[in-house]
Amino acid sequence: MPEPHHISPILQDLAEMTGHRTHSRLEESVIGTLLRLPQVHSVGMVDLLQDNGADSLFYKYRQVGVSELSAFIAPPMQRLEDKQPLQDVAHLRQAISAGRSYCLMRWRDASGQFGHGIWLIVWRQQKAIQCIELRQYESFNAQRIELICAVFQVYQNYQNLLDYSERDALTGLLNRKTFDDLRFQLRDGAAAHNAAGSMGNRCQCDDRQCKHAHSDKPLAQWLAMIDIDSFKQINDQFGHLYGDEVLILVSNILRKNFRHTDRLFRYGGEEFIVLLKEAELCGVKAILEQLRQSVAAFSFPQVGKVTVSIGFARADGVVLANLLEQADRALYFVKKNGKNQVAYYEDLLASGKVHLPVQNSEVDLF
Ligand SMILES: Nc1nc2c(ncn2[C@@H]2O[C@H](COP(=O)(O)OP(=O)(O)OP(=O)(O)O)[C@@H](O)[C@H]2O)c(=O)[nH]1
Repeated sequence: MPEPHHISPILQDLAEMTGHRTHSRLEESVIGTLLRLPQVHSVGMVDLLQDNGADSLFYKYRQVGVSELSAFIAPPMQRLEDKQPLQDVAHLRQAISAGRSYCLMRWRDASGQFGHGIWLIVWRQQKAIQCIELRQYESFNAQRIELICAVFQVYQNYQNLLDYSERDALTGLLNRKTFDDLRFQLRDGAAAHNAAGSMGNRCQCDDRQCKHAHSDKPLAQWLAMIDIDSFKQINDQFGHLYGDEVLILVSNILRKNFRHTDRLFRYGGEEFIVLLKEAELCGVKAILEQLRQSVAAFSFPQVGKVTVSIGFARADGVVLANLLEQADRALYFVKKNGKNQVAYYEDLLASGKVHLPVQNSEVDLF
């Protein structure tokens, strides 16, 4: 085997890229790899967003931390937090409509000089979800495009592999294992953060989603458990294939009703968990009530009408195990009291309909 210094830098970068086990690290790695190609001026990550079931797409530049390199230079006049309609970027919109994997573009720097760029489109389950934007001053030739696309292909292939292990095969939602991993990360992250904080250091944990280590903003404020009502009856009456279809269609309704910042898990057979970032209680109630109504209004092929029961709880100052238990208690209450409703744990507690569970400790893990 050759010594590392005999391997071309790009091969070394590719080897490093496929060694990562989280999406955020993989993103940093592909951006670093592209940035190190000769002549590259900047590389950025652009999220493609579709909020609350709206048909139109938006795009938004995102900061990606690449340690020693300045990972991203936003275009002039473009603030990172700005969300722009994709309608404004004809080239990219057309490429996405045509299902292409990249398109070329032009850009202009602050001094007015023109440059060339390429958008590499990331697809997940037939949906364009992100673009990697690469800029340089020189025009692209076929060889250059081939090289960039090859790096991008390795990234996409590896991302698909990561996705495969994180997602539920039937619904495409995040799976139970990913939820459990998150629980461990949060627990370990909190512990590492507490230790680092007490020493005045930054947390050293490996995942950028750990809020304790990398951000002051909480990961989620609410946890909702959603359970399809009388699902066994659906299976028994129509068969498992129709049951599976109900699971897929309910998952699609879930995706439409929540924002890209909320995280959706298939937690068990017909049970789903949503981590929501909504700030206000009334907002969460409205979103969950809207979800309940969307499912109830939908006509499921052959099966007809299906309903869901929802219980939710607030994350503040509650350990995840207790939070799950609180949401589950609220859900259980709905199941025992007519189903097809939304219940908030604190409301049930205040009205004496449920009682306090044993508290483990007062650590906010979200
Ligand atoms: N089709 C299908 N069924 C599943 C899957 N996973 C679990 N199930 C079924 O889901 C059913 C869940 O039934 P129960 O736990 O009794 O719940 P339920 O009938 O929804 O009753 P309530 O929750 O009280 O409304 C069981 O019959 C499981 O076999 C799956 O992936 N596909």
